[in-house]
Amino acid sequence: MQLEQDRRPAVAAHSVAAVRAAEGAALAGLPPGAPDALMQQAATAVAVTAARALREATGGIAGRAAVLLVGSGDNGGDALWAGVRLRRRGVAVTALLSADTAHPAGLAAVRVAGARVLRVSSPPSATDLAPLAAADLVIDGLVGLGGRPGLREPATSLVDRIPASAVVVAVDVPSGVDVDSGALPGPHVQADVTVTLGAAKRCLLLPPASTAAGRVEVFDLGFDVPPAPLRRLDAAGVGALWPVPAPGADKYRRGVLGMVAGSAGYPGAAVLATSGAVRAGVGMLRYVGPDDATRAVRSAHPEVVAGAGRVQAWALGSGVNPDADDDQPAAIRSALDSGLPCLLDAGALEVWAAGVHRDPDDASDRLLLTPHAGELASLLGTLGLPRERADVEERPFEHAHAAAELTGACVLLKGATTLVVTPDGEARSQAEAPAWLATAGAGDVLAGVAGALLAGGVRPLDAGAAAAWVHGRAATLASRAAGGGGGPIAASDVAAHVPAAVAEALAP
Ligand SMILES: NC(=O)C1=CN([C@@H]2O[C@H](COP(=O)(O)OP(=O)(O)OC[C@H]3O[C@@H](n4cnc5c(N)ncnc54)[C@H](OP(=O)(O)O)[C@@H]3O)[C@@H](O)[C@H]2O)[C@@H](O)CC1
Ligand SMILES: [K+]
Repeated sequence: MQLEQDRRPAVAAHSVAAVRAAEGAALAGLPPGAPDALMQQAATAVAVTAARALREATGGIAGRAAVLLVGSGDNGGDALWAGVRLRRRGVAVTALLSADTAHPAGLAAVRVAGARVLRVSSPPSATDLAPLAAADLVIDGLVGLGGRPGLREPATSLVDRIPASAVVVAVDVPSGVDVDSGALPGPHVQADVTVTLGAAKRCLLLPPASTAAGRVEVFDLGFDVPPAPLRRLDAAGVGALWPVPAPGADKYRRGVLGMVAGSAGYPGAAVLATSGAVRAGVGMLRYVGPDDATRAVRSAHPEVVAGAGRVQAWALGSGVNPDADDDQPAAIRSALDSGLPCLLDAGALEVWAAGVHRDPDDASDRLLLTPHAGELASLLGTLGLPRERADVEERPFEHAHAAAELTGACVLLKGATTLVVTPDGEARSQAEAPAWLATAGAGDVLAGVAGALLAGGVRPLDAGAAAAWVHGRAATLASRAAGGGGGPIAASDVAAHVPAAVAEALAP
């Protein structure tokens, strides 16, 4: 069951070790009994969210059937105490215990509250599984911070039998995910909502595990976690980064972008990439490409100046074929030699990786690479780390980070969730885009938007993340403009909605 996805909150995502340390420090300063108070707060948050989700999905709360999936640790304790609160609201609660032990106080309380409790055998019997078939709501308290990736029996069978019609609320994280890496090594819960406690965990921002979390609600437990290197920008965060022209600014001071894009085979990529840059508000755009592509660009955007000249940054490679008999690879090499900030997309990644132009010390703070998963796999192969596209898709953060470390550059890995990663592990995860954005030419528009930001003096990490946000938001606006709940979009529609997305980010 899918709940309506609204715009997710801005979050920083933390490692298990960081959350445990912060929790330990907070507990050390509290009087005896306070740990239980934290669990009570956590359970209240889970129960409130679950009741809301239940009402949204079924139109009511009392009389509905909830199943608690309960593991042996405190994650199961949270679920049991949430069950106590749901009983008070008239929900029929069944607790399925997946281990020999369960949080003792929570178990006693849920029994007193009138819940049915079943200890599930391994593998589960038909009787053990029967309550799941009738569940309107499932609360996943199998494992949280203490979970090893993947699940074992009987948890695996329980998760397998969650009905598609039930609304699923995960406590802290969807059970089965690798909490720190964001990998999905085996069976796992697919949640509609995840109520994460104290602070968000890395798996909630890192794909593919983030796709198992559904909507993420961060519940503050009042302890301080140090700033995390992994974050998701929201509208206000993008607005704070976006270069806004000062009164009296001229086009040169706002930033001139040079672009080497397109080829005889792909003139459209040049049009789309220039559209992205122009719509993102670049001061001026100089375009370098073959005659046909230049004509197409100038007819679409008369404001674009043809030919190289003085610029503040370069966007290179969209629609460039390194094997074509044209001057584009030479133009890319010359731009790289300038020492200016450069975005490297598509064909430019190949030109750069194959060339003598790679110097990790020179790359940091200057280069933004924008591969998709297949291109990242090829790039890693060129760098001596042979990988398949599927490897990158299984562990995208790890591979983007490996490429950043090997090259010294900032790597933006395009996907349904776009990751932007620096060599030192600072990272942004942006997931604003509707699935309709998976369309030809969308990456060219993104390159133009990010290039415009580099020309405006924004550092590669921020430029990549802000561009991904604006690109995803523009796609949403374009899709909504199609009518109803959102319709198909073309890449040119996305470019057309970039100014509205930027305006949203800049709105006070
Ligand atoms: N942070 C905070 O301030 C607060 C945290 N709170 C809550 O506490 C949670 C952490 O609780 P926790 O430390 O007890 O660990 P938890 O996640 O329940 O799992 C441990 C148990 O799972 C088992 N197990 C492990 N892997 C498994 C697998 N693959 N498949 C199957 N079983 C597996 C393992 O058993 P074992 O394998 O050792 O026999 C072990 O007994 C946290 O996520 C949050 O919900 C809140 O109450 C509020 C305050
Ligand atoms: K869980």
